[in-house]
Amino acid sequence: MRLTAENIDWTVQGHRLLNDVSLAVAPGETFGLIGPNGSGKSTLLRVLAGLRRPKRGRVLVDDRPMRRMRQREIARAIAFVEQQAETLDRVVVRQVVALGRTPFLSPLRPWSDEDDAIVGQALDDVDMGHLAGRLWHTLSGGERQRVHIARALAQRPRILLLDEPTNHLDIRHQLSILQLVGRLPVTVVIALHDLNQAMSCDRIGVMEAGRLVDIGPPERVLTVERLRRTFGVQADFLDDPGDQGRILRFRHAL
Ligand SMILES: Nc1ncnc2c1ncn2[C@@H]1O[C@H](COP(=O)(O)OP(=O)(O)OP(=O)(O)O)[C@@H](O)[C@H]1O
Repeated sequence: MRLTAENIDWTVQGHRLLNDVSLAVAPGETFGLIGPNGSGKSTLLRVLAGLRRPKRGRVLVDDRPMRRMRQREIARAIAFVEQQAETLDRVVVRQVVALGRTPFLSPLRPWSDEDDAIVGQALDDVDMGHLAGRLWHTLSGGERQRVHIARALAQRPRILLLDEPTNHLDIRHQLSILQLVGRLPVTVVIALHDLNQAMSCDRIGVMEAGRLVDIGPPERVLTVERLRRTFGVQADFLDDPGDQGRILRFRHAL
């Protein structure tokens, strides 16, 4: 599915958090959102997820304006993993992941073996199958994050929105989640602070004070000058002799 934002403005208490933001993410594309703290990445993701209605501008899912879609319809198409997602205390992991199936259930379409299989697969995808029976509140931060990702995967979305999905994860789970997301045949918008990880996105967008100031392939957008100007750091690119890839080496804050 294509996800399009057209001239989005979002203002709260006189602060303009999003300022004329436009982007179009192609079906199957992995689009990285980068930018310093407070630049508007989470706010934009919330608008794209349909949780915030923009004051000006519109979001389109394929060619349909989101404001004409019902919540359930949006939830069948789009899954969102928020940064500080909370959930009820007295539930076990499997129940949290099963919530991902809610948009597909109805009196005419009750819970089925297929839902069980989808939930089991989502748990395995994030390496949480062995903790399926554990109470939510006993989990570590990284385990909770993996459960939220599993809940989103169980939704079998066509569009997946991820707000810093790897920030609590150990390095093995960071890499496996990013590889998994990269392999999924869905449209992905992912906010990332790790700029080396952002380099493996198809395209990236740079947020700065509520504006999307550049969009393009990582190798064109992520320049030494951009890192100075937007992130306030001095950095260099090194060449990896193993695969000719480029690695960012951060020297110091400016
Ligand atoms: N309800 C609100 N009222 C006032 N300001 C807000 C509100 N919500 C967010 N902000 C401000 O909007 C700005 C953008 O926040 P947002 O969470 O979108 O940034 P971000 O790029 O995701 O940041 P981070 O990298 O720290 O997660 C921040 O300066 C934040 O303090």
